[in-house]
Amino acid sequence: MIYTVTFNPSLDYIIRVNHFQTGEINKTYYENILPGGKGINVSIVLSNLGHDSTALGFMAGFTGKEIENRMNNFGCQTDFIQVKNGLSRINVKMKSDNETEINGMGPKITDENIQELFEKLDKLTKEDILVISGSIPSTLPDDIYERIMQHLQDKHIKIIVDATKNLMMNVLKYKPFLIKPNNHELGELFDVTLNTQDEVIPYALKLQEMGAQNVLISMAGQGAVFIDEQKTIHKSPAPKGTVVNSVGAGDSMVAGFISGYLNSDGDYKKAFLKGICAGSASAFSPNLCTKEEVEELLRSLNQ
Ligand SMILES: Nc1ncnc2c1ncn2[C@@H]1O[C@H](COP(=O)(O)OP(=O)(O)OP(=O)(O)O)[C@@H](O)[C@H]1O
Ligand SMILES: O=P(O)(O)OC[C@@]1(O)O[C@H](CO)[C@@H](O)[C@@H]1O
Repeated sequence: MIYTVTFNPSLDYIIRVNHFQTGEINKTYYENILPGGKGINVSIVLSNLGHDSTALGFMAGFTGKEIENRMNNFGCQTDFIQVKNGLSRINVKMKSDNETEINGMGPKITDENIQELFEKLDKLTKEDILVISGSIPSTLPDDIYERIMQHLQDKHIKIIVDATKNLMMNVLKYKPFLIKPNNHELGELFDVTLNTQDEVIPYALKLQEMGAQNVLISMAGQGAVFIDEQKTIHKSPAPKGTVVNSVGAGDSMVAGFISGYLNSDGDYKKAFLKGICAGSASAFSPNLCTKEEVEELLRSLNQ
């Protein structure tokens, strides 16, 4: 089974506004509400691609209920922990002349809630894949990813981490199966600006030296670079298309990678290409990608 963990799920309120102006009343001309949060997006895309997964994480209040309802309507299995205080967040994603995001805070997660999560994670075995991704509410200590990895380290579970800064750096010593920062996040870790695929490679190799088994660096419209456990470097441009909504492109890439890996019995090239196509298919769609959209892009990349 594949499990995803989202510490701070959201309802993503996706809106478009003509020439947004601060300090004025602005009206939307397009609105969409989607369940969001990085692990949740991974679970939805996995389901679209034909893989079962269980989404774990913390939910609170009416927004939490709605996230769970919407996920179940997408055919996703959920096993969330109900948190008493606060609300699951609403994240505003506004497309106007620029793209602006306002992400909410999220509820207060207690030590007992964390204990419940560990009890659920204790049931995982070496046959399972675990995806831990996204930010954590400010009430949680920033060693929580590390604690999970440490707790599970002898179980040989394939763990995928998609997070930024310390959350990611501190787990490298536990040898995650895959990490997926984007080129900007990778640059931030080493205090450099990384614009091209060739500039990204030495820094991706550093993360591998620090412990990550496989390193996938997404570069939005510029495609991605992937260094597999044999140190083979894979590079690919992104498929061409019109970007409609890039929220969740990175999460779709993680789901596409897992799907390609499982369907090919561990062929990293196939996993990488399916990851890229899933990311781009989501960027080219108002919702997260469907299987048909991903397959169409895979055919275009192979031509
Ligand atoms: N503008 C685009 N054109 C084509 N493909 C795109 C575009 N944006 C994203 N993608 C595809 O999605 C993948 C992941 O995108 P990106 O690098 O933006 O991830 P991310 O920063 O983690 O995204 P997010 O946080 O929004 O989920 C890219 O490697 C690419 O394959
Ligand atoms: O606060 P985080 O976890 O960094 O980001 C949360 C978020 O922006 O990421 C997803 C897209 O990747 C959205 O569904 C969600 O709103």
